[in-house]
Amino acid sequence: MKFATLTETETAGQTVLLRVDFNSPIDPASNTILDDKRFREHAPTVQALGDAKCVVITHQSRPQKKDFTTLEAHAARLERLIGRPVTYLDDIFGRCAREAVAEMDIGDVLMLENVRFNAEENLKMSGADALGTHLVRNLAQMGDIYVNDAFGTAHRSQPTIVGLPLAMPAVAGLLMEKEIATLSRVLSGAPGPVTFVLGGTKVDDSLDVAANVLSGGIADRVIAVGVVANVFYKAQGLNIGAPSEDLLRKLGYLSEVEKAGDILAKFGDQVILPETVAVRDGEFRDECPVTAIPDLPVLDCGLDSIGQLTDVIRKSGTVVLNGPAGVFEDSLFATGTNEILRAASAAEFSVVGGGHTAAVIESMGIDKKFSHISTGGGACIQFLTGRTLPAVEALAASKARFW
Ligand SMILES: Nc1ncnc2c1ncn2[C@@H]1O[C@H](COP(=O)(O)OP(=O)(O)O)[C@@H](O)[C@H]1O
Ligand SMILES: O=C(OP(=O)(O)O)[C@H](O)COP(=O)(O)O
Repeated sequence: MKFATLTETETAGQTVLLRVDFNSPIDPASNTILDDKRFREHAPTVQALGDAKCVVITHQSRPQKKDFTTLEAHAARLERLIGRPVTYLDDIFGRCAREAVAEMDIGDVLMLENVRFNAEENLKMSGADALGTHLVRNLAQMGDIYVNDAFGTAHRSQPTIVGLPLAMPAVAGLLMEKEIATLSRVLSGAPGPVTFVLGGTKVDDSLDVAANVLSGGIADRVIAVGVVANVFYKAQGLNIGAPSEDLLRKLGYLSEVEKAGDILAKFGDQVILPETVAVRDGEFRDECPVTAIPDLPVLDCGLDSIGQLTDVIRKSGTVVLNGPAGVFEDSLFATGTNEILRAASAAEFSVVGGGHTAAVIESMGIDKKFSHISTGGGACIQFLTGRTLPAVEALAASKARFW
């Protein structure tokens, strides 16, 4: 590996800044964490720092989203999982945070406030620019060594990911190291045909990945479902109905329609879209062809299409899947997500990413059937396009600079 790892690094007695990705599905009404997979996956890294002072940095969601919230519940969940006290602090690098870190003892675990409460963390920038941010300059003063374990955020060029490793000696945590080692094996010999299934709501990431894996010959075909499919329908000139159109506008994805059109123009016969969808009509699920979507929200693939898509998936040697096929939280619209996941789990090689997706798999009890369930969604699929992730690049630069 081109970067240094925690496994080979002595941290005893040091103050360690540990960046994790505890971004998890949350019930915004009660602030309850609905799935703690990422906590369970990061716990060994926190435990490995038992002889250090461990300052945990994480984000939860993004500004404007309903689940963009404070981290009290996250600290409590980590405390329960590791069986050691975890102190939550409603500050990131202000005086309160700096004093609390200065007073830590060996073995203490302190969780700082949601790092995306600081506006700088929400900006995309190079490592060099990130070095100059208040966030990086102040955080770097608070620790001796930086451990990046946040594989789920490894595809973001944001200050704590790309700037901190240039400001202080940085190593990859145990989860980061495991994810990269496992996913590297996928790239070096996946059985064909290779099908990517892209769903959920992160349309921009998914279109990038679709364009990349098709142009690079990594995927033989891409199935688009969820909100991603709606953008392709619009690119085909179809009417997706006012509610789904409004959702695209609200998420800022209307501008992605042109990109979807380009993908269809170049790789149209390799992009597979559901031909029917399910919409909500009051309390009911209605089915309709994509050529006649009424002004009702599109919330799942249609039942006929689910059969067609799962046939394609069953004939694939490798399935890489990210994002649910519909609003699975409502059982009326969970069929597409559940059936597609069931079909994917039967593939010879199956890799899945995405917090929501992983949570559905666990709730279905089919997690053991997948070859690998990554803690990253966008990070996992971007890694599988063969591009170097910004976090990995920054860790490599840190090794060259400090070790
Ligand atoms: N057609 C749709 N309309 C609205 N929301 C959808 C649709 N399909 C899927 N979703 C929503 O996508 C969300 C998950 O998306 P995302 O965060 O991208 O997935 P992951 O965490 O697995 O990467 C779920 O909350 C689900 O309700
Ligand atoms: O959950 C995450 O991404 P994912 O849903 O693609 O796995 C990461 O925490 C990154 O979050 P972001 O997509 O808001 O930058």
